[in-house]
Amino acid sequence: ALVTSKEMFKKAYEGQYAVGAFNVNNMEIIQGIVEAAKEENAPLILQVSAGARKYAKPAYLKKLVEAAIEDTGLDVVLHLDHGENFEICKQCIDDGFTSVMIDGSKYSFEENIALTKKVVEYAHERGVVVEAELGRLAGIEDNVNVSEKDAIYTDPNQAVEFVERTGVDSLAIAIGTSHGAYKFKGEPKLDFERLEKITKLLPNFPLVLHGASTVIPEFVEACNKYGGNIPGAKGVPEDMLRRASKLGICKINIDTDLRLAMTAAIRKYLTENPEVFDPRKYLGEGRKAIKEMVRHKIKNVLGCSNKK
Ligand SMILES: O=C(COP(=O)(O)O)N(O)CCCOP(=O)(O)O
Ligand SMILES: [Zn+2]
Repeated sequence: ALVTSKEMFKKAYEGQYAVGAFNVNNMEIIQGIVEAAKEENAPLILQVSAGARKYAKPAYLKKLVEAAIEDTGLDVVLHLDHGENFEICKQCIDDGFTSVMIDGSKYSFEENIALTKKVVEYAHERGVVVEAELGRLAGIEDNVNVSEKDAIYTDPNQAVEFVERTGVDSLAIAIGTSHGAYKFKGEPKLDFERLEKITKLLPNFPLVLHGASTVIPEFVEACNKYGGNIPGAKGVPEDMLRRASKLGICKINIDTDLRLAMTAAIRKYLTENPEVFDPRKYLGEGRKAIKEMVRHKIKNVLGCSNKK
């Protein structure tokens, strides 16, 4: 069934594991993800960005997710990722999403609170949960001075005030991650001290990590081996993610690792089978790669196998 993340996060917090939030853009990606979650008996968040809604059209994604639930019997959260404004959050809530993110992180603290509050009111009236974001996603180089880091990363005291004044259900924080395949120039580093401070000030409150793909080297190499050009890609080491899930992070966003796995599989297949032009062949390979990647994440990073 379609469920909210309320129960999932409560159990994840107590069990010190995280729930995977995987971005979906087409049928094969959805199928690969839900097959893996089914086999691992894992809780699952499928998230749809504005880009995904443009690419696939909202109605297709909604019906594909409904089909996946019917086919697998899984409990799934259908979540809007990075909702830009009240309008798109309202649309998704009216369309049956069980969770929405309102990303006001680019506005001032007060504007972010006002916007988030407005979405929370509309969502809570309809039994939908809300994720907000405080702080700016960015990998900060070591030599950056502390004050600059404080200007970008989530301020623990502001986080408390933000949660109290908005009533939001979970909070995406900035502790050094960033979206995409090029997260760090130097050594990968997360501000665990800051995370611990936030958790201490907000006990039992679900925190969310965006930009949490590992950018697994063998998939980058495979992409590059078969015609890709993704130099110097670097992500969050998996042990850091495991550590974060024990420090209050209940939701870990993964998109780039899915893209790399799918792209590597399709590039390899097309290179090795030049005579093939049946999309079911190479899209099928991509689907298999997605499934394997999600199983790996559930078992070895998120720790949410058999936690359904
Ligand atoms: O946090 C993440 C993914 O992080 P990752 O890049 O480390 O996987 N996300 O919210 C995914 C953002 C995807 O947006 P779009 O569909 O516009 O490209
Ligand atoms: Zn994100």
